[in-house]
Amino acid sequence: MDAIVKNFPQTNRDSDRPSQQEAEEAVRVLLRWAGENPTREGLIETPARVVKSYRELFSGYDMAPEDVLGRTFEEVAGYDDMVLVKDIPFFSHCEHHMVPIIGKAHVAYMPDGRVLGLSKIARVVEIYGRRLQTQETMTAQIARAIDDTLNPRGVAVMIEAEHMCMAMRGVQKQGSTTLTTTFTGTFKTEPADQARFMTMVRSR
Ligand SMILES: Nc1nc2c(ncn2[C@@H]2O[C@H](COP(=O)(O)OP(=O)(O)OP(=O)(O)O)[C@@H](O)[C@H]2O)c(=O)[nH]1
Ligand SMILES: [Zn+2]
Repeated sequence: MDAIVKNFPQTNRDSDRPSQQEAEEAVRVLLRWAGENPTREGLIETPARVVKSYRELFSGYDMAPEDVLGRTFEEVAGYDDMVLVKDIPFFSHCEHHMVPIIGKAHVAYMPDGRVLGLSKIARVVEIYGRRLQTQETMTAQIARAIDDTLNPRGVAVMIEAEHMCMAMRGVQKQGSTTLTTTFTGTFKTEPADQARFMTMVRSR
């Protein structure tokens, strides 16, 4: 339970959730506010579609990392070197403007007797990506979730992403990339491990 609370600092899982109807009404208000007529034919079903779409885009609030990271496997042959899953694509939304963040995550860990199903690493990226985020928070949350559940010798997470709030609006700088990293354990204390992670992420 503690781990769940720690990993859900910004969520409001079940309490005070507005109904589907209330959410659809909010979309109608925004449509009217933007200058549209929500009763015209093309827009009649739009509020329901938007809410359905948001349900999917923000489905990360309904998932806990423990649900996917709970199952680990004993590494019987003694493999204890880096496991890196790189170029995991994700879409998130920034918490300031609610517009997309489009990027890739690179996630590595040093096993300490147990390994994770590889897909579970990508699922953790999904869980945190499908929420309102800052890139820094998302990077740290992925690292912490793996650290807390697997107890490996170290975790390294790098995210590279483009923020649509910087491209489509505001400062309007298309194509700039933001890089964030979180290192724990051996990736933090051993410069050689950190350097190897960087080299492996960069190698094509
Ligand atoms: N640190 C961080 N900042 C982000 C992230 N996503 C968006 N931002 C920034 O959040 C900031 C919000 O700044 P504000 O001045 O409050 O909002 P704003 O007037 O819309 O700012 P502009 O985008 O500069 O027009 C902007 O500088 C965004 O670029 C993120 O993941 N991490
Ligand atoms: Zn933003």
